[in-house]
Amino acid sequence: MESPPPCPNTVTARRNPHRKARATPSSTCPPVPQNSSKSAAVSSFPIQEILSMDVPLSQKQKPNPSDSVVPENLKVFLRIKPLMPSKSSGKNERPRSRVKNVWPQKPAKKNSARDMTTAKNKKTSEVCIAVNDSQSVTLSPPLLLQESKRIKSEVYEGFSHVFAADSSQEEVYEKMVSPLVEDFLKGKSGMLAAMGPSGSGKTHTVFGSPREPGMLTIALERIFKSTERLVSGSPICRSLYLSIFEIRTEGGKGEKLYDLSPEGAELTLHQSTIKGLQEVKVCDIREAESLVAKALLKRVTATTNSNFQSSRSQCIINIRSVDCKFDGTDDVQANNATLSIIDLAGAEREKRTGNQGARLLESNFINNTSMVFSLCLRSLLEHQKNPKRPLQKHFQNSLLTKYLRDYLEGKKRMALILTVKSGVEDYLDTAYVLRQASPFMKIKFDNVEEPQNIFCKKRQTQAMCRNEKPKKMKFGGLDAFAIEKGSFVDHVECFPGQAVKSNRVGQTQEDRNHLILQNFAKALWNVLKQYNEKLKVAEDDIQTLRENLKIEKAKRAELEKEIGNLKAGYTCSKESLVGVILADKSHMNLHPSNFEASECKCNSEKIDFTPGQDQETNVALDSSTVGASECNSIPRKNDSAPRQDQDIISQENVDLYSNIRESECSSSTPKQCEFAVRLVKDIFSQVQVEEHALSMDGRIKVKELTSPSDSKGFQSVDEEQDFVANVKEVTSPLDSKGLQSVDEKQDFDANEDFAPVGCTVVDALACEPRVEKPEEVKNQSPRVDSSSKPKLPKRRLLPASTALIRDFTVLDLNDEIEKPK
Ligand SMILES: Nc1ncnc2c1ncn2[C@@H]1O[C@H](COP(=O)(O)OP(=O)(O)OP(=O)(O)O)[C@@H](O)[C@H]1O
Repeated sequence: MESPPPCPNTVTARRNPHRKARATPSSTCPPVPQNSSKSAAVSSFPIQEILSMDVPLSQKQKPNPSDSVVPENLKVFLRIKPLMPSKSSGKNERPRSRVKNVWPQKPAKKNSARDMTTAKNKKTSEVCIAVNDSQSVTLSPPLLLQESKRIKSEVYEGFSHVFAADSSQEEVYEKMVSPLVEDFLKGKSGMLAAMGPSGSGKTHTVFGSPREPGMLTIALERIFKSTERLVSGSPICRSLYLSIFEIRTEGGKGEKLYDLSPEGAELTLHQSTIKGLQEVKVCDIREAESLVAKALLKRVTATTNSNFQSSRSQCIINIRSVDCKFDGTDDVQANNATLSIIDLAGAEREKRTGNQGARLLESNFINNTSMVFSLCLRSLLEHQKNPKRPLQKHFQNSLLTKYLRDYLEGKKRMALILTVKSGVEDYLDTAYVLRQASPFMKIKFDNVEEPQNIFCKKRQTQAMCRNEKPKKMKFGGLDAFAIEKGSFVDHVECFPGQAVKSNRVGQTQEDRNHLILQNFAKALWNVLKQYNEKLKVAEDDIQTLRENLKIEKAKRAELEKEIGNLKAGYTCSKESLVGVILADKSHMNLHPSNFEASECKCNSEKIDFTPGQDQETNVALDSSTVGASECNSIPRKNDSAPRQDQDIISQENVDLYSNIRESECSSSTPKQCEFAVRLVKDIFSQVQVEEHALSMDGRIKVKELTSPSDSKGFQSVDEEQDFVANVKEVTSPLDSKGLQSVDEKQDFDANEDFAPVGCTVVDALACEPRVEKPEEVKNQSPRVDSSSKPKLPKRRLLPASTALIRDFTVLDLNDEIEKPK
């Protein structure tokens, strides 16, 4: 046989089990996110393989299909106590007439009290609760409350079963306790608690009477019957142990635990462990009944207004079974289960009971315990609804809840039976219980710890793994008691001649190995889950970054496209510019230096190339560009010599204009002349536009612009007028702007006066001859002749309005004429 692998020191197990059940890894394996095409290239972590790894289970822990963990709700039963006429219940209940009111009453009040008593007697037949079906009831308030406080009827549903007033003890047992007993016999622990107002029938339900045995008595009968059958036909030996104790208060000075067994004494509670509790081994039903009867005699009861024999303590009865199975070898397997039945003291309303003194203190204690019990269950319910909410430690506030901690935290299975009274006068008590306890039916027990084998507990396993020797263990409740009292040892001694090895009482080495692996797998599972979550977050980030990258790429492509378009436009305009110049150069016979200079100064930003334009437009564009580029230097000139007259036309353009006039207009055909004039018009109009844009007061001195035309050397005034007429006919700005009507032209003229931008060369050409006298033209002719010289004197325009310029033109010209002299 192979020696077991050394136990890893790093493996740890929770001392307390998780509150929520964790399904097996294979069943709860979260879907691994689908990797993208890129991430698929990366070798993925074999998470699926690890998670689907089958964790070996020990022989005893192999899941049985019938025992599969199914979330189970807390079973809440409702039992309605039958109506009992107050006077006829003389045996058990004190007559109502005996109720004493300690305070003196006014005569008027006495009368009203008498009336009330009469009314109450009438109401005895009225009920406040009606059974709808086996799972729901309707609670109806008395008419008085309905009218005064507008309280309406309420329906409470979802009970595991509602026992009507006429239901028998047997019926209650079959539906409520029998499943618990069956589970108990299979080795599952369980608890049944009866809660309700005082006098509602809790004690009657749990203990019953000689005529009507209660749940405890019937359960013991069934358990013993089952045990007898087992012993006769199978190698399983079952031993039953009974323990009864109560939690009470003495004069309201705190809670105390008392053992109700014949030799019982006061007990102490350490955490959830009761020390000193005697567990009596019972072999038959008689023995058990006798023990219970003796215990009930010891239980504290008192007479109150609500109940003739009211229980003043919380009574807990534990039945523990220990099953031992001899499997033919020397191996003995033990099975341990406990069935607890609790009869809580009934909550009391002070007004109703009229308790005083010690009774009142008892009432406070009873009500407090009842409230803490409910708070624990409510906290468990809220925690289960929202796991972020911590499970409140209300159990610390009473001994009963301390002892029942495992049940109240959902670690062990339990059931509740609510007992209520059906009379109209009990409406408030009944309503309080139903409102308080009916939500508890939503509590789930999905991680119930089954103490099938107390020696298979994790704590012990861990200790043995580390030290390889059994350690003294802490057991809660009856387990501890059993160990302390050595009852299990007694039980083992029931098999004389069987060599029971000490190490076999626990678990085998194989079991431990399996558990170690199981813990390791759990730890690994947790780590993998964390990594899986991180991976998801990282993948989301990557996806976001990818989308951002796509957007940036698209933006970049757009920008590149724009740059390409700009480059293409620039190149195209440049080529067309050169092409046009080359094409027209010979035709127009322009001076090449003009275009070279302007071409060199061409600024791509100022070129607005339109592919559909004809050559003529291109020429105009080119010329305008030339003009624009030339005009860029004007502001600087203004800065340097503000008083100096500024000429918006550079020397080159003047030359160009002169050349045109000389080479084309003077000797060519009228058509060529027109074209040249239009070209010049376009050039100068653009110059004006640019000048306006660059200078705040950049108004063109039209007179100056027209001067070259004046100096072109017309032979006569008639010739000049003809030329002007032709020019106007061909290049009239009104025509070029497409103005159709005379009104439009007038409007345009008016605008032209206020907008120097619109003032064109053609206006000047058209207007000036009307202003100038023939003598002045003659005087200017010598200057025009000088255009043939390499350099012409610069003429500059003052940055004044066109009207002013026009007025001053004559003077300027005279000055200019005088200057050479
Ligand atoms: N279903 C029932 N059928 C017949 N009698 C009942 C029923 N329930 C209760 N009784 C009777 O009502 C009386 C009060 O019942 P019981 O003592 O069980 O109330 P309780 O809830 O235990 O009160 P407390 O909390 O004060 O102990 C008893 O005499 C009991 O016999």
